[in-house]
Amino acid sequence: MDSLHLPPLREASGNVRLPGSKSISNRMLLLAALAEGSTEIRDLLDSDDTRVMLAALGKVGVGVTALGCNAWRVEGCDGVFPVKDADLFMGNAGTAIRPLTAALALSGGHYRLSGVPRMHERPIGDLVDGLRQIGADIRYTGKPGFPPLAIHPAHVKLATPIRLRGDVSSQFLTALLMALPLTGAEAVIEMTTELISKPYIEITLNLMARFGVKVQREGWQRFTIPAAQRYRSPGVLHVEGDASAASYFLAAGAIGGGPVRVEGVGRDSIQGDVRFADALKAMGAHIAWGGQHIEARAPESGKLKAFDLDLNHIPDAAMTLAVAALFADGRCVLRNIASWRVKETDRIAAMATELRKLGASVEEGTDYIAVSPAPTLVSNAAIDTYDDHRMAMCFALAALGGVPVTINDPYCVNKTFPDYFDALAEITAPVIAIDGPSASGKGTVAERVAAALGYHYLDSGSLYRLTALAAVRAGVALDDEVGVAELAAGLPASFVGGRILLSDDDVTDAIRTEEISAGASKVAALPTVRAALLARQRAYRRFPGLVADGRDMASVVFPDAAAKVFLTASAEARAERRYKQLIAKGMPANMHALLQDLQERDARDAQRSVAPLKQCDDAVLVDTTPLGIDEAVAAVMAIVKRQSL
Ligand SMILES: O=C(O)C1=C[C@@H](OP(=O)(O)O)[C@@H](O)[C@H](O)C1
Ligand SMILES: C=C(OP(=O)(O)O)C(=O)O
Repeated sequence: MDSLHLPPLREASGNVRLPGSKSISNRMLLLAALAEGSTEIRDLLDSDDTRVMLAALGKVGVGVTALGCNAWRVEGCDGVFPVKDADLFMGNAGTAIRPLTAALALSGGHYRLSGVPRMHERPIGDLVDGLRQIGADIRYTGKPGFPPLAIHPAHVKLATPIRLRGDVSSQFLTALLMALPLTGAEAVIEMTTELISKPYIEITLNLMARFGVKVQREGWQRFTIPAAQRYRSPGVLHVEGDASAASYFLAAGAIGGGPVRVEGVGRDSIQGDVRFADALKAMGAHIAWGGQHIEARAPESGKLKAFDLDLNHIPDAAMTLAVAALFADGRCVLRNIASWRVKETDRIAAMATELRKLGASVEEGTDYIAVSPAPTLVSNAAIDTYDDHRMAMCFALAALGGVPVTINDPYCVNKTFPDYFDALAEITAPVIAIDGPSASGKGTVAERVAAALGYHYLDSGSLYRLTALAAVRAGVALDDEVGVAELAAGLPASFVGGRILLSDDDVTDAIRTEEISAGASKVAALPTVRAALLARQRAYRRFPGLVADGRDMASVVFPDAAAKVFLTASAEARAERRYKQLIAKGMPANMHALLQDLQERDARDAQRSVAPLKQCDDAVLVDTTPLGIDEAVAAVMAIVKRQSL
């Protein structure tokens, strides 16, 4: 079994760009497939749940083309799927199997739908009952009430309202609403029970309207789709960031200090899960809203407040609150969440079992869970994830309690967020920033400290060297700021087993020549080049931690680094080290010229307008003039230990 060992995390801050919303992505794909005309969908979620939808649409004859950067073109089939016989695998995607079942049942073909074993335990009976009322021919090929299903051509009639239960999943109503316009007749749906997860119906109605189909509704009781409406492509659409995924990062900000900003959803979102931010606010967190972003910070006291909330409107994000409850000042109650029992796993049972491993007392009911946190979290808990992406994602937050946590089977996050742990690391993984002038020995020290801690290592200077080399090779002048920045933004660089590659070319030695060293110092003075390399440097922040060396690691790139070191030595000592290195390599060297060159470079680095080399107030000075390399490493390790890393 794969496991991810998370280190104790001390704080969370930074920005996260969210992947596209799962609920919006799969709805847009189906609506675009059923529409007349071609639709370009931008920022589609790339994950297991959308891949099964894309594959299924392809199999029933819909043209789907990847345009790159998560943009897709869907050639609408104007309500008639071209392929009339297909086997479709739906994984564990509720947003794929339920709406497709309804659309295929009205499509006059032979289709067989199946999924992973858990999908065959997730109910679909209420939807099948609703579709059978209008004559659809759907048969259970496994257990009655559950997938797998076989669909056959049928004569569909809409004489009377469809009576539908809404208390198990709102996806059944979503499925009927999206499919019924295919009949061309007026269709009425009457709910026979309370409807759960209502905001997901708002998403459905909103997106149907964008494709030109209006639904009239009387409260949450009765929905009427007027006759003769057809889906028409709106042209280009954009998927907003996933609000359920936002919950993990917002909670991280509320627990781990913050501020953490999620980009891609905000005040203007059509997803109900943005209301998770209100629940965090009720816990005392500071929340700031923008049109396209939300930001969360911990309360001044550092302690979150206990809550007792009905969370029926945000069933997915509510799981994050159950883990946030570990950090509250008392017993927290999550109510009206019975649907948790029929999702990727029995989430009430799974949540109770795993929260107890962290020391919480948990009371579990048919439709609620109450969490009483322990004063301190249990260290080294091994969390089982039950093939449920949200179990893996929300339990990773427990490490913010300053304890190591193991997440078993972490790749279940692929269902909706394949890069989740990288995104979380970018705002939480510990960073040791080592800055200093040229030839201070910071590279060697940083590499050895990284090896001793088992951390990743970023030699940020090499990115500037690579940029200079790429510019020289491409014939771009080193003072052509825009040209060099463009190269920096798309640098085809990779670091493989101690070697540095530019495309497929090993340039480990080529970037160390005096010409490229001087060139690197020149391009590093260009603000646009520095900006172009910023995100790339931050992406090196990974679990279990990062040692980064350079000139502005502590001041600009990782201002929230857990430990900051300014490593220096006198210019004479550094010139002498460089001299010995060159001689040892059998290269010509002149002590006087080397000293002069270093002094010039120091002056350029210290005087440049952007990110000049300077010791930050919160950095510890290590002067290596009298030290050998082992002593310098020991000095830095002592600083790191003081931060309990
Ligand atoms: O329609 C949707 O996009 C969804 C509806 C919700 O399910 P239920 O209606 O079953 O609660 C939610 O849990 C699911 O992740 C996505
Ligand atoms: C319940 C979920 O998924 P599905 O769309 O498969 O229902 C979920 O993502 O939490």
